Amino acid sequence: MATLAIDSIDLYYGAAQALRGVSLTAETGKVTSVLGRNGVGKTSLLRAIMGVQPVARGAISWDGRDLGGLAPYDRARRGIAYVPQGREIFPLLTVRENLETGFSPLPRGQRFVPDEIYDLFPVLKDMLNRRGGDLSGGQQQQLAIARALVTRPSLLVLDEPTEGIQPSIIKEIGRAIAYLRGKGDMAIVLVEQYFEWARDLCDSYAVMDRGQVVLAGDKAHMVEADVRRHLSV
Ligand SMILES: Nc1ncnc2c1ncn2[C@@H]1O[C@H](COP(=O)(O)OP(=O)(O)OP(=O)(O)O)[C@@H](O)[C@H]1O
Repeated sequence: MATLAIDSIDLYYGAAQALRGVSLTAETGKVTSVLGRNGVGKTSLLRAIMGVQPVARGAISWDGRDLGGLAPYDRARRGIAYVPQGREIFPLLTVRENLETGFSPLPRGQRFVPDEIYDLFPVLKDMLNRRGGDLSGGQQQQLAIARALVTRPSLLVLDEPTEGIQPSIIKEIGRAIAYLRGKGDMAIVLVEQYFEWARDLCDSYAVMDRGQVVLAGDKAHMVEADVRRHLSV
């Protein structure tokens, strides 16, 4: 079992501090939900995990190895995959080509799309030759998750996968996350604003407010009113 250990990180954009002493852990076989309003630093936390934004202080390790100084590409090779906010599908590439962009961190023998991915998101199999830009928002979200899964991650981080998605597809995505959790070989960090959905899927949670983690713990000890206080505007 591997652990993502984030220890007291600070992150700045120029002079503006977006993260203040943020600590978080996530473990294999578990979903860790990170909740919070717009602009409290959730995406910045994920950028720090992926190495797309440097941290000024603190440390991040995955599976006992410090990620400090590693480029995003090297983190992907260590099994960390990212489903960005807004999905970032390549609109002019086909669904198949979008999936194949996930091959780059893989050794040659693993450069194929596992059937399991089409079992999770059958719509993608029917649309392999369609352009990414022609898919609905929900289909693009499924494609973004599938593309991340193509890299065979051991740590999957998702940034607001329900944002702007219709309820039936939110359910499908929830089922996929629950399935991946149940397989027991992946740690999942789920950034969300949709409280009930993130609560139902998670084992542990953290709530962020103004760049800090203000509440965290196991789901069993989650007090809804306390969490909601930090989610309402
Ligand atoms: N590239 C950037 N340059 C300057 N400031 C930024 C940049 N990206 C984010 N910020 C600021 O950092 C703070 C945290 O933003 P962040 O995107 O991490 O929050 P968030 O909780 O993910 O919000 P959202 O749900 O809207 O994505 C905000 O005040 C935001 O304005």
